[in-house]
Amino acid sequence: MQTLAQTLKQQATSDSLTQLIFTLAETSKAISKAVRHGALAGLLGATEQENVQGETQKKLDIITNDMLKGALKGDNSVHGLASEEEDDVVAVNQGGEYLVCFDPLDGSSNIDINSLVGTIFSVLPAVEGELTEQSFLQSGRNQVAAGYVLYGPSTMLALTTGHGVQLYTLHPETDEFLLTDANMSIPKDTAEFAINMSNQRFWEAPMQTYIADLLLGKIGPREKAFNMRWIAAMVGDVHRVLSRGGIFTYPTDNKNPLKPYKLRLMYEANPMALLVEQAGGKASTGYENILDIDPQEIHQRVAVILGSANEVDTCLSYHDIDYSEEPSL
Ligand SMILES: O=P(O)(O)OC[C@H]1O[C@](O)(COP(=O)(O)O)[C@@H](O)[C@@H]1O
Ligand SMILES: [Mg+2]
Ligand SMILES: [Mg+2]
Repeated sequence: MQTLAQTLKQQATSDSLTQLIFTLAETSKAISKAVRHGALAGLLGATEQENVQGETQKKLDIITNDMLKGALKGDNSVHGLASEEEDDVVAVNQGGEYLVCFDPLDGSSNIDINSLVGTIFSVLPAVEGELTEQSFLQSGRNQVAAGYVLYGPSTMLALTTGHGVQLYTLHPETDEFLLTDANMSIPKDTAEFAINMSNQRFWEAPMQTYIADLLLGKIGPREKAFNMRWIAAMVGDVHRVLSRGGIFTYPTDNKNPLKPYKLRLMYEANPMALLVEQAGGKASTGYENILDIDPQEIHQRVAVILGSANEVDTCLSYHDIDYSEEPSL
């Protein structure tokens, strides 16, 4: 089986990007070990701290953030970094070619129940001049690499550098990432959806109607039975979509009018959107392709609908309908 180094070489990845990917991959091995120690190392549970987004930080959120920040600071290919767990962007090396945005631990609420968590990352080109938040505010189309590491029954790295999506599995004995899927491909059609149904009453009309039609199964307008899955870690839900298809959405809701979206653009939606597009799927907010969004701030949140191309198109068609008039039954 091919190693990560062999695959990157075959794709003619530049030395500096290869170095950065190795920094991320090596750190994820250390995170994988830390996560596995769990309660044995007293790593579970919450801290007294909140991040800039008002979320209580878990101990592992902070530990994994510090691990990635420390490793990236030691990599001279990195110009700056931005993280879910950092209030502001962090300057790294003056001459670095890349900016890295990351969610050090996605699915934090799963930590204490020993369920799926992961790390998500996005790599952008550095821009001239002093590093500011503005340097990072580039559309997702600019990403030169994106990926995630899933800390599940096995540790897996899904990566794109613009040559499709490659999936690597960490060998537990040799501690090496080996290529186990050279070209992940999302089937165009699906009968599986992922959404947090408990928010149903807070969704907008297009999502209400779309999901209601899925739930009607064979007797509804879709004339097809759909199954539902929700891992509560985007990294796990997107991995399932990349592995066997499906549609995943965290749509707009009015539960808290000040926070209509949940997922973060720069280190959740954008990297996952690039992976999904590279695997033949689609990613949208309902009204705009995620990769075309012009970011306004580093911790910006967006609505996300992604997965099997035909199913995403069907979902988007519900967003073209005018719901202001009562539907005729
Ligand atoms: O708690 P909910 O509504 O099920 O939300 C789950 C979503 O929140 C997230 O856990 C947010 O990520 P973090 O754990 O990094 O804050 C997503 O991974 C996941 O899709
Ligand atoms: Mg997350
Ligand atoms: Mg997180």
